[in-house]
Amino acid sequence: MVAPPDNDVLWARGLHYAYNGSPALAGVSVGVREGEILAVTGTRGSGKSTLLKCLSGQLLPTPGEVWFNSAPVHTLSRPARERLRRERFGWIDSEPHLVPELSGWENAALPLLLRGIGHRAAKRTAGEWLERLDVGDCARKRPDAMLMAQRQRIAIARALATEPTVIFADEPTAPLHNADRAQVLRTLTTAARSHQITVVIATLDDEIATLADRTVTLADGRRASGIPAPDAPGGEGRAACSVSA
Ligand SMILES: Nc1ncnc2c1ncn2[C@@H]1O[C@H](COP(=O)(O)OP(=O)(O)OP(=O)(O)O)[C@@H](O)[C@H]1O
Repeated sequence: MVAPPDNDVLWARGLHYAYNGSPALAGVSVGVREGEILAVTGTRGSGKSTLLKCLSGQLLPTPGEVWFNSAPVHTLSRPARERLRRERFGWIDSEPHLVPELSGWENAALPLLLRGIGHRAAKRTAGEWLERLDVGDCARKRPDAMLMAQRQRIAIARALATEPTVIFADEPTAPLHNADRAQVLRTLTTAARSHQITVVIATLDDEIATLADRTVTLADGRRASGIPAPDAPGGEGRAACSVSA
């Protein structure tokens, strides 16, 4: 097992994953640098979500390696991977999944409160993120009184509030109207950059090309372009995945 280069916060080699024998990833290798915004694109079913789930430790590649800050995620126990996700990673889904009984600020503050941060400090931090994401006026509203774009911004605030090392965003603009999509993407990437948060974002939005540092395209569970490297049989290898597009 060869440890990844120091300047990659996330590094994956030869990822394979199959659902009930049906392959979703077929040898994907990728490196993500600290503070980088990496877009993962590809047609529906190309493996974007599965790649994000493997990189974030939700799914275990079989076979394949995932390293986070030079620690092997693929050999961690399930509780250790859950702790890693809770403490170092953030996740933004294509649906906001807010708690309907809680207000905007309470939803955004939830991960802080779960970490034991005091009520007042959590409320202040959540409120600051809501302001940054232009949903300060939703702080006291319940999700059912918000527009979908506002709910999704609250979900983004919730992911950013803990200032995780890496945020994974799986088609975060999917539920939004065209007019809101680019703006939400811009808000997310600007906020992440201002706090040096690394972002891995799966999206079908063309707008991401202008906002991300680099784009990796998947097709049928593989990198759509790349130079095979000798150390990654079946994958694209380190050389290809670190070259900026
Ligand atoms: N839970 C699951 N059970 C069975 N097959 C699955 C499951 N999740 C994904 N797949 C299949 O794995 C392949 C890759 O799916 P994945 O969701 O990773 O791709 P995607 O590029 O994110 O697609 P989409 O844009 O539609 O979300 C597809 O063929 C999909 O049907």
